Amino acid sequence: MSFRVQPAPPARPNRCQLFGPGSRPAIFEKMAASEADVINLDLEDAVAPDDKAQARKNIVEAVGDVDWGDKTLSVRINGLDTSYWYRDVTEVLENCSDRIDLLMIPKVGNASDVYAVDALVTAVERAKGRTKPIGLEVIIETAAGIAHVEEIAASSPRLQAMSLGAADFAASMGMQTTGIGGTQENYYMARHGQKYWSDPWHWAQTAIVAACRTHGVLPVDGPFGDFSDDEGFRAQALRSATLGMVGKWAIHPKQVALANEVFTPTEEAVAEAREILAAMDEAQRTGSGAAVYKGRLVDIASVRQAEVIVKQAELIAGR
Ligand SMILES: CC(C)(COP(=O)(O)OP(=O)(O)OC[C@H]1O[C@@H](n2cnc3c(N)ncnc32)[C@H](O)[C@@H]1OP(=O)(O)O)[C@@H](O)C(=O)NCCC(=O)NCCSC(=O)C[C@H](O)C(=O)O
Ligand SMILES: [Mg+2]
Repeated sequence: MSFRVQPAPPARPNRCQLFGPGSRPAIFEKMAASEADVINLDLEDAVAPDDKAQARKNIVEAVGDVDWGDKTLSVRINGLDTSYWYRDVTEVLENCSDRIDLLMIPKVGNASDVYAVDALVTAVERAKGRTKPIGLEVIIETAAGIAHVEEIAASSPRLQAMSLGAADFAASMGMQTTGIGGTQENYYMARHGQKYWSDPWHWAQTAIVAACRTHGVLPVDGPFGDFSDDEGFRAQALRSATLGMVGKWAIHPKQVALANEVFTPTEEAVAEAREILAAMDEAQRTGSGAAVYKGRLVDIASVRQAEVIVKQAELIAGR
């Protein structure tokens, strides 16, 4: 193991990030009343070009006026390849209250993209005397983004979370699909006349998880477009949770409960994790480095695994 200790990610729940367009203020109160841990008010792709200016105003007003409770409040700016992004940063941060927590940068391609936004945020904070530091989150949704995922994860002390954006990712990679996440009809292995579907998002997710875990950033699964397919959402979210992601986006309110359920460890899982910790406590007390729990080996690595689950449960309970 490296002598560098793996840094802990921000200690806040991030099971579900609920998105809504900044141009649709009628839903802001509903978003605030939801059970999502994170709210993402969008200035990017869910907002038409002619509505961008008004959406910024709506967001500035709502950040201060709506009661967001204890949620993490994030605003997605436009990409650095547009003419909108700098005004998204300056107009929002010069005018909105301290209730805002994060800015989300889409289509990040390398560490310099984050550096540019960090520099502008820092300048506005100083100019306006903002004392609460703004955090950043990024979306990996281009070929360049996934190719440079580790330098992006290491890019700024402001960086708190990194999501996979399946729609733009698929487009940038030239993938033959219009589906946003989930099972893809043509991605299967064939054997003895049977089809066995595989997961085309898996490799990008694992790259994101490894980069995030190396640098103390929260890895998050992005959107699942077919909001009438609860089973598909759940399966995708379960795979993401199993791989180490901490949460998933909701692009419709009905997906919030699904994400919260999957990314909250079950009572049985927490009870089992605590039993493993107790079994290993007892083993170590008697001078042994391993024990048998329900017929299987547990050792010091099992303690680290069990602690992941217990910590997740405690974080959510303390919310
Ligand atoms: C997808 C939607 C456009 C659907 O909206 P609507 O037609 O109003 O849905 P419903 O009639 O089923 O709504 C039922 C009730 O829920 C409220 N509602 C709708 N959406 C939200 C929301 N996001 N948060 C809270 N509440 C919401 C409705 O007002 C109804 O309320 P009531 O009448 O009182 O019962 C819409 O859901 C929507 O705009 N979703 C977000 C879209 C978005 O932000 N997209 C951007 C993120 S995904 C992306 O960008 C891709 C990514 O970058 C990538 O590349 O992968
Ligand atoms: Mg996108």
